[in-house]
Amino acid sequence: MHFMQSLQAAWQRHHSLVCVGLDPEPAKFPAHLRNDADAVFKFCAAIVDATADLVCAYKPQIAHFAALRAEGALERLIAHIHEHHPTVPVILDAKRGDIGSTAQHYVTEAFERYGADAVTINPYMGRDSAQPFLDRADKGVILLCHTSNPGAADLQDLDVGGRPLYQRVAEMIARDWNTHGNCALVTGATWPEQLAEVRALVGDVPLLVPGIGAQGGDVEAVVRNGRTADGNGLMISSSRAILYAGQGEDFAAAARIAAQELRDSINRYR
Ligand SMILES: O=C(O)c1cc(=O)[nH]c(=O)n1[C@@H]1O[C@H](COP(=O)(O)O)[C@@H](O)[C@H]1O
Repeated sequence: MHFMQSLQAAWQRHHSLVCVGLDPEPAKFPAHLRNDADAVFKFCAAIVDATADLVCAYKPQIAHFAALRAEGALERLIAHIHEHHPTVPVILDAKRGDIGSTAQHYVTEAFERYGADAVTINPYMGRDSAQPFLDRADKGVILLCHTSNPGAADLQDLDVGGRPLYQRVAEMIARDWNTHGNCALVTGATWPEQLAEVRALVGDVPLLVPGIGAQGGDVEAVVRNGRTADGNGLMISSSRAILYAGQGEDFAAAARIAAQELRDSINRYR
């Protein structure tokens, strides 16, 4: 199934706009996993198995695996999600972007090697750098627009011809790059006004919204400013606040409670 269809089906089936970010940090794992050679896979798979009916997507962050030489665990984790929870799409958070010939290798990495359904990319090198991803009509291409970090304003808010750059980016992607209907945009939860501006510019294009939980974004503001007319349109992503909600052997059950609380609080404002 194409990413956009699979995302829409997961929104409906699970009545959820929650995306769980899979960002393994072994120092935060429960004690019983710390000396386990396969801890990264076991930790993430347990979180997935405990939350799969509560989410619209999973988003493993590639650097968290690569830094640990755990790319193999990432491959197995994505295969595990596809096999056991086939209704939940997987977004590989890689924030790729390079000249077209190199970008083609990043496409192969994300979709062939890892089997992801969607990938995050950085559009600020321009259209040719995004084109190999855009050409994959079956896959989601999730482009940075207004990121969640404090420094987002340094460049993304710069005035370009009377409007901030991120608005031009949003408009250009929604109007010109999204010919296959496979684009989504990243807009951080920590910038709710900018989120509203982006929503006003892009129609029903889905928005990936990180910055809830550990980064302090406000759920109500995100939902009110970012939802589409049908109450969907958002992948509201949280990693640390869900993954590390518990420190004991029951960490997966604690993650489930945190994911359920986030889903319910989002649904109050839809
Ligand atoms: O593309 C992303 O996922 C992303 C974009 C952005 O603007 N801000 C942002 O925090 N992220 C990612 O989202 C996750 C946020 O993690 P938590 O703050 O623990 O929920 C990290 O993996 C970040 O790399």
